[in-house]
Order: sequence, then C-alpha cells, then structure tokens
Amino acid sequence: MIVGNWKMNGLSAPSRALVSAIADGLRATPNPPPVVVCPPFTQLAVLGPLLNGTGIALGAQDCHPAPSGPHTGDISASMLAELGVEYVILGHSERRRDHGELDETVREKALAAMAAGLTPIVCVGESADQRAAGEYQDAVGWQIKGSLPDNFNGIVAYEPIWAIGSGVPAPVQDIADMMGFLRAELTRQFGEAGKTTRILYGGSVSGRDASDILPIAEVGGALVGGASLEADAFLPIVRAAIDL
Ligand SMILES: O=C(CO)COP(=O)(O)O
Repeated sequence: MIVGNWKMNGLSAPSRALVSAIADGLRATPNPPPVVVCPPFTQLAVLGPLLNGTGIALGAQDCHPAPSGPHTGDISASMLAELGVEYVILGHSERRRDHGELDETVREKALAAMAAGLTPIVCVGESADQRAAGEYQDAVGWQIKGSLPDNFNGIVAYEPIWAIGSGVPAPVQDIADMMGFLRAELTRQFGEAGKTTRILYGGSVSGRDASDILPIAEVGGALVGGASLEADAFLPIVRAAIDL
C-alpha cells in the first residue's frame, strides 16, 4: 500500500491536477497496489468525487476524538466518513510536535476513527536524540502501548523523525530491525491480530530507494510525504510496490 501524506500543501487547482495525473498513471499500470491520498481537509470534498473508479482511496490527516460538540476548528471522524474518506493519519510526529498531541489523545482519536468506520494510520517513531541515546526501541514501544487502543484495527506507520523531510531514508538495516521489533510488540500486545497489522515505513521515501525499502520483511507499504506532491515522483514508488 502506498499512502501520500500531502501535509499542509494543496490548493484546489493543483490538487485536482495531481490526482488526475496519479489516476492516469495508475490506469497505465497493471496490478497497482492500493493507493491512498491524504490531502488537507479543505480538499477532501473537492477531490472525493474525482476519485471514483480510479483505484485511489481518500484519507485525511487528523480527526478529533469526540463525535461532535464545542471544539472550534476541529473535524470529527464522521464528518470525514461522510465525504467518502476511508483512512485517517493519526499521531503524526508533526502533530505531536505542533499540537502537543500525546499518546493518550492519539488513542482516543483512533477509537473515534474506528467508530466512524475509518481505518486509522497511527504514526510512531523516535527522535534523533532517542536514537543517539540507544532508546529508540523503548520510545517506539511506549508509543505503541499508549497510542493503540486494545481493539485496534488499523495500520501502523513507523516514521523515524530524523528521516522525515531529510531527503535520506533510514538505512535498510535500521528499518529492518525496527520492523522486527514492531511486529514483536504488536504480536505481544494484540496476539493473532498483531501478526497481520499492516506496518508502513515513512521518512524520505522516493522512487530512488522504494525498491530497496518495500521488500524489507514486515514492510507493508510506504507513507510518503514530499514525493507524494508530484505524480512523477509518486508513481515510481507505486510501481516499486507491484508484485511484492
Ligand atoms: O512524514 C512523512 C509522511 O507522513 C514523510 O515525509 P517525507 O517523505 O517528506 O520525508
């Protein structure tokens, strides 16, 4: 599965052009993997109708834990579901940083997303300091424990913060080690269900290295930031996922 996280990018005209270029590329690609685009909230209603029949699913980048109520500026999971949104990214490190989101909040958001019929994509990942101090497994282990509800039914994205936006993904060996760790943690926490939870890698994935990253054991796809903003950069990543 290849998921594009557009972050805070995308006015209407370029957003429409981007999804139509991705759709054209997918039409010309035999057996493409599942593809999800996660534009800003303001583009969801614009893009939803354009995605019908393209094989591209719609995702959002956040939701509020409550179903409705006095939460100025927030968006609930059912509001997203009404627009045809199927996935929602939760607990991205940029939200943890910019909005002080804690594991507890992320867990509540995941519950709200599932209650509305959405698939949460919960992000975890260590900082550069935590990696340098050798605390990266502890840090990610605690995030998994704190951010995923007991009945979690969704996707986990491992995004080492030091690799995001750096232009250089984490080394293959580091990704492989963390994927093994995450699978063990998920299995310990969720039993059978944890054995099949999809795990994405995110952090500077591009067409140059997708074919090294996607075949790593336990990697179930990529969460792509910068390279999801141009079809010419995104489609090679999608193609690297074919037949894996
Ligand atoms: O944060 C990311 C996706 O959620 C990764 O972003 P980049 O691919 O730009 O490093």
